[in-house]
Amino acid sequence: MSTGSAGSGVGREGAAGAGAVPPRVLTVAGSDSGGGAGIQADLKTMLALGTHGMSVITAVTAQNSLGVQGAWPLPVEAVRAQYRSVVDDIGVQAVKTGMLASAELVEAVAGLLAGSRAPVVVDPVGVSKHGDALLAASALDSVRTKLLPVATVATPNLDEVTQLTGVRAQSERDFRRAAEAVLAFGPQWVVIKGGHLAGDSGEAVDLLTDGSQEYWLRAPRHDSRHTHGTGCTLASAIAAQLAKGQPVPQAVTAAKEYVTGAIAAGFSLGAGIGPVDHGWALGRGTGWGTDVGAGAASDEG
Ligand SMILES: Nc1ncnc2c1ncn2[C@@H]1O[C@H](COP(=O)(O)OP(=O)(O)OP(=O)(O)O)[C@@H](O)[C@H]1O
Ligand SMILES: Cc1ncc(CO)c(N)n1
Repeated sequence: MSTGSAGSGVGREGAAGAGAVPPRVLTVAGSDSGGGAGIQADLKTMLALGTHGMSVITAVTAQNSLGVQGAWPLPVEAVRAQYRSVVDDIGVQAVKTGMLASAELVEAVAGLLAGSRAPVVVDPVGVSKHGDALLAASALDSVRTKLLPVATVATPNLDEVTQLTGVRAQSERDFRRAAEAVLAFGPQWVVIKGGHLAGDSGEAVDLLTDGSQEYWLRAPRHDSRHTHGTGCTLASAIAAQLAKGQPVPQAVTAAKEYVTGAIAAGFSLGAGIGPVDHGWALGRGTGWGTDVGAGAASDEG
């Protein structure tokens, strides 16, 4: 087994010049009305990383900094039609999946992606940061047997690893075992995300592996409350970098750098968990990370 670190390259390098066709990335995910996670986080990430983002919406959620107030999956037919519209005309160079809500939608999306030549990043979203279910328990088996096998890269967090495999990782020492358990379902690569690991190392550690190569991705852990959308942001950043032609280790390393910067610049909105700042790498610096205080969202009544 080889270990190492891949070179990075976050930012807009590789973006198309005037008149050229930009790298095109598709997110297949749920809408977050609060703008911090889901489709909205994905499209902002794709723009920030110099790609053209497109969307297949699988479900609409009513969501804000306090939690998910409601969720409405779309009919399978509407999901299939969005996918065909985008792929048959515009074309995609990478795909990311997020919230898929039901077994029916997981199976339909997996069926569409089975025929994809573009790399596929699967974020097997289970619950929101507040613990609200975004995937029916009855869909887990379809994720294991239909969706994970078509993934180029799967990006489960530690709770999703437990749900999918039964492995309960309690420290970095367990990450390799967790990765092997996920890889057994068929993705080419897996990123075990350590964001939820309580520890005093001061680091947020992820493991990227295909079962033979192994990359430990370490970044400073930011003591920020405003982490809404971290998982969506990492997965869509990986997809954006893959669409620009980077190999998986470089794509994931650059995506980790991008999400770390976005968390460092996260800001307060509403009375709960605020979003990460997707615009941090655009060069102008939003400066929203300086706490604007809870209640800012009440401006419009
Ligand atoms: N406080 C933090 N500081 C720095 N990096 C973090 C922090 N929290 C999470 N990360 C990193 O953010 C990325 C997403 O990991 P995380 O475990 O939060 O995903 P997630 O639980 O799927 O997110 P979400 O709740 O949005 O679904 C990983 O690279 C992780 O290491
Ligand atoms: C729509 C949506 N997708 C994913 C997440 C992940 O947290 C979320 N909160 N909302």
